[in-house]
Amino acid sequence: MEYVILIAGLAVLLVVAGGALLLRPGRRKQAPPAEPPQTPDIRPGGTTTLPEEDRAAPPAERAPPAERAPARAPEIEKPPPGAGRLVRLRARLARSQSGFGRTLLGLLSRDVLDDDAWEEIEDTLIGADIGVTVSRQITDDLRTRVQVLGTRSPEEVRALLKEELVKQIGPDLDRTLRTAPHGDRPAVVMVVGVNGTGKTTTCGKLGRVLVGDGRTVLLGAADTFRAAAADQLETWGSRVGAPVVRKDEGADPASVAFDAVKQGIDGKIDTVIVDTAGRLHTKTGLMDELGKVKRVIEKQAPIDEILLVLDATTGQNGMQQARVFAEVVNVTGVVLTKLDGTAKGGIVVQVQRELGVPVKLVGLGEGPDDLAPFEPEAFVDAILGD
Ligand SMILES: Nc1nc2c(ncn2[C@@H]2O[C@H](COP(=O)(O)OP(=O)(O)OP(=O)(O)O)[C@@H](O)[C@H]2O)c(=O)[nH]1
Repeated sequence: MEYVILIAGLAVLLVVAGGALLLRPGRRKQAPPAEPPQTPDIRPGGTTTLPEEDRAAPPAERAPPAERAPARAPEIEKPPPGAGRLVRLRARLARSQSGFGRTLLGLLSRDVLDDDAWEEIEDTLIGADIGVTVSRQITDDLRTRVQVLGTRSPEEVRALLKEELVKQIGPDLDRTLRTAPHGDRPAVVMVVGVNGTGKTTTCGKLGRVLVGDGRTVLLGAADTFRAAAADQLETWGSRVGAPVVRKDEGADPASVAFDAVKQGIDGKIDTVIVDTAGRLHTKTGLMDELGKVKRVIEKQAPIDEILLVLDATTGQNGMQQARVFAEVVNVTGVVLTKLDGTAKGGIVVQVQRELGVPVKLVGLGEGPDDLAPFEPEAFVDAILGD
């Protein structure tokens, strides 16, 4: 009997153990780490690159296409308006020009202003490219006024110097940029100057100034010597939604100018800006080409502005080139570029005197909005510091 009970007990134990083994949950297969979602690599410029495996797999096995990102329309920028730009860019000017301003203020504040001091003042003005005659005139004027004044406080010295410099720059010169349309007809601005002075850049930046002021603009790439100049203009234009008229490299610049103005008229554009080539070795060649461009434009519309672009860093060399351009076309305004890269801001005075044309715009850097309408007071304030 005891055997029977023992065997029965063992049997029960085996059944329980076997059941437990059978009922034990199996080890779950570990799930693979979730694959990062594969989205198409959308490159700037709109081309879409599929992930490697999608490209290798036959079409039937491909994953259903992920929802395509909508093609990105080029973003049209809204540049700041022209007014007040020089004040905003004052730090740029102060950085490049304040050395000359500080030196003058320091010299004028000396307790004793002897002949040597006055000579130093004159030399500092000449060193800033103001020109010898004007530098002498400023020095003489200052000398007389300081004598009349007797003692001088720093404020008085600053006010005297500011007055003299502003007077020489010509606060009353008409610096208005004639870019407003005439009824249905656009204003036409022709931009001339030696290559490398910043001519194409100026066309692009000026387009931005005008768009910032609420105008519609069309750019004409009549510098057909260099295809890159037209590409450059296209880039500028596309950023602000301004159309560009261009032709193949080597095409007749006059025909580009003609088409640009025609499209400007047909499209009721406010301002057409025509870039021209400056890489001409002889005065006759320059005269022939610019003369032709001018004539074909004027068959359709009068030219409102002929802007001469000058690089402020080139000093006397630049002045010589400027004279040639001024003889060839009737320049109505000067754009002085790269003033951020020279301490010789006095060139403003010299250019105006020599050419008899006001500086209307100044370039103060390579940034898209670093072109500003020129304002004598703001300019002198930047030179003299606060
Ligand atoms: N620092 C500085 N650089 C400027 C300024 N204006 C233009 N530049 C630079 O000057 C260089 C020449 O400018 P471009 O506009 O190509 O000169 P360009 O006279 O049109 O020459 P082409 O296109 O060959 O006719 C570029 O690198 C510009 O960024 C400025 O005000 N300050």
